Amino acid sequence: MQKIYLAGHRGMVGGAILRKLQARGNAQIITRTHAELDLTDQSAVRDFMQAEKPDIVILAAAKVGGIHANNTYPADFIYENLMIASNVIHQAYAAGVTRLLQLGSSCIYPRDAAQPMREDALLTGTLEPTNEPYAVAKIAGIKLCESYNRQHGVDYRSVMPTNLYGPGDNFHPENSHVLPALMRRFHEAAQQNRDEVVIWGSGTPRREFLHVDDMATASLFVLDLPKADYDANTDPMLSHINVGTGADISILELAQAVAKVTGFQGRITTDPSKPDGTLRKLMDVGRLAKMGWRAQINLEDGITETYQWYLANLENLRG
Ligand SMILES: NC(=O)C1=CN([C@@H]2O[C@H](COP(=O)(O)OP(=O)(O)OC[C@H]3O[C@@H](n4cnc5c(N)ncnc54)[C@H](OP(=O)(O)O)[C@@H]3O)[C@@H](O)[C@H]2O)C=CC1
Ligand SMILES: C[C@H]1O[C@H](OP(=O)(O)OP(=O)(O)OC[C@H]2O[C@@H](n3cnc4c(=O)[nH]c(N)nc43)[C@H](O)[C@@H]2O)[C@@H](O)[C@@H](O)C1=O
Repeated sequence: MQKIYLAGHRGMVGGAILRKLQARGNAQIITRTHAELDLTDQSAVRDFMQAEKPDIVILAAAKVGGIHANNTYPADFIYENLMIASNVIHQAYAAGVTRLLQLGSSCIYPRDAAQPMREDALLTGTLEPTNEPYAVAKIAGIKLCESYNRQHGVDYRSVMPTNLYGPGDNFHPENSHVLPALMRRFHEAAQQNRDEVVIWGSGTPRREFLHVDDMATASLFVLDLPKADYDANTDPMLSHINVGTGADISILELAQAVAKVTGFQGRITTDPSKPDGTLRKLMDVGRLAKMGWRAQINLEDGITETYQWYLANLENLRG
């Protein structure tokens, strides 16, 4: 039985991957909480990898947050994510791990990249300033994997998710991503019979939203691909794969969809003093589609299901 170390198993994506791995039941899954193993601690990660010697590593742990958190804590976002990627990828290699999958983000692409963004848009232009530190760390993660593949002949793969949402998300009012933030705000406004909800920025930026269960399925699909198939569809110096739905909506349209699901019937207004961030971030998902994977969960169903989860977990939400 293969031994898989899943880093970040208590996060939104790691939790979804864990559920899928457990349902498959064909691997021994190793996990550690943040308190048990701080992945920014080089010697702790080395000792852990040497003691466990997993066959496969899935790196879904990271310092994660929305536009406000990225803009407010840039040092945390670049430092912690660089350290996590360097420690996990290097110590996995040192412990003899031959296959690894790590998660990046669509923010690796230049702010003005042609839409939809293809994998080869990487490093062709200036990054979006609100998340540049995080993006630099995520780009470093891709380049670490490619460099270890080229120099050491290992098989380390990278998937680049678009904006994700779903059960287990962080619903913090300021530090979360837009979808959980609005779900909480509209829910509370509906409960309190308020007549107005304010959304940040102009409402015109467009985003692509992928349900976390689709992301977990895509992650395992890419991890399981035979090496020849992965190599045939990628390039040694451009090895990452976009994961998304291929469709986007404006933030105002998202707000209207969330308002409907939560039962909020008042006005939606915008707060232009808050940043819009990238104006559009739509993934070209052709590379993964060619390999045989497509998203299954449509946004309306995904928001409805996530809201049911939110209501059922109100007492124990993160954030
Ligand atoms: N959510 C999204 O919209 C997107 C996410 N991604 C990427 O997907 C991956 C997973 O994100 P997501 O599940 O949303 O994030 P979460 O914040 O839900 O989960 C991240 C997990 O990593 C753990 N973690 C953070 N720092 C450390 C550390 N130093 N040592 C050990 N564990 C740590 C966290 O533990 P704790 O909470 O205890 O700190 C948490 O369990 C990340 O790589 C992220 O960049 C990419 C694009 C979009
Ligand atoms: C996944 C991705 O996530 C981040 O980038 P982002 O896509 O800009 O993230 P976001 O979800 O926070 O915002 C999307 C849009 O929505 C608007 N918006 C409206 N009202 C709220 C609101 O209440 N909260 C938030 N957070 N945004 C709001 C907001 O102004 C922006 O225009 C980075 O961490 C980046 O590094 C990354 O990887």
